[in-house]
Amino acid sequence: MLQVGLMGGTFDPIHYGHLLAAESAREQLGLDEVWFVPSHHPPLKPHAPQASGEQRLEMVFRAIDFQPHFRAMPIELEREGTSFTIDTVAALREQYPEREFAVIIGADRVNDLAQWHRIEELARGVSFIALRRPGVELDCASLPAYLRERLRICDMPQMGVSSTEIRERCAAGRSIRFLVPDKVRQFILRNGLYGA
Ligand SMILES: Nc1ncnc2c1ncn2[C@@H]1O[C@H](COP(=O)(O)OP(=O)(O)OP(=O)(O)O)[C@@H](O)[C@H]1O
Ligand SMILES: O=C(O)c1ccc[n+]([C@@H]2O[C@H](COP(=O)([O-])O)[C@@H](O)[C@H]2O)c1
Repeated sequence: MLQVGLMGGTFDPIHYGHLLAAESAREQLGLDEVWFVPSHHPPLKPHAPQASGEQRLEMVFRAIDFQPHFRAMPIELEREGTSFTIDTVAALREQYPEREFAVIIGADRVNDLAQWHRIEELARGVSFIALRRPGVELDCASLPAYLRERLRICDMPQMGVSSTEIRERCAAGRSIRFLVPDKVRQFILRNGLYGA
């Protein structure tokens, strides 16, 4: 079975924290590939994405560029509605029966994992790979046992960058160089995203 990590996110915009998380998981857990899955409507975010789905997908394409192990998967943008991971995994397992999926998440998402839609069912079909994030406590002890058993923690050089910070920097006319790949930065500037 080929091992695939699913790196879901709002990617508004994608940044080096996402890319380093994906690469760290791929390398340490021996994944064959990581698929980047931009959400249409992220279930637990308090606000809708600022950039359109099309723009966020284009930034993902530009960020992963020609990396041989990375792939963009617009399945949630095509499905529309709320982007529940259980629906994505069900569709992907049907479409790719010869692959085994692991869901890659940062510490903030680990802490609300028990609240995800149909989480017990989701946990029967996938494992989870967790990455620490500066400023966010990774609280695995308070997860139910069935989730703790399915979750592996992976190390990564800690990066405090967030999409919120990138958007705020754009709005303030500040530099986002070296926080996002240059092709993403150029796309943001050319399209005046986030007030840039
Ligand atoms: N710097 C980072 N280090 C580790 N994981 C990260 C980092 N940034 C994001 N992630 C993880 O990547 C996934 C997608 O994140 P998302 O697209 O919401 O980015 P974000 O930076 O958290 O966005 P926002 O600031 O808009 O909330 C989540 O699982 C999140 O925890
Ligand atoms: O399925 C759920 O209930 C669920 C709840 C919260 C987050 N997710 C997924 O987790 C990924 C990261 O979410 P976010 O909000 O940090 O961009 C993204 O793929 C979301 O669809 C999924």
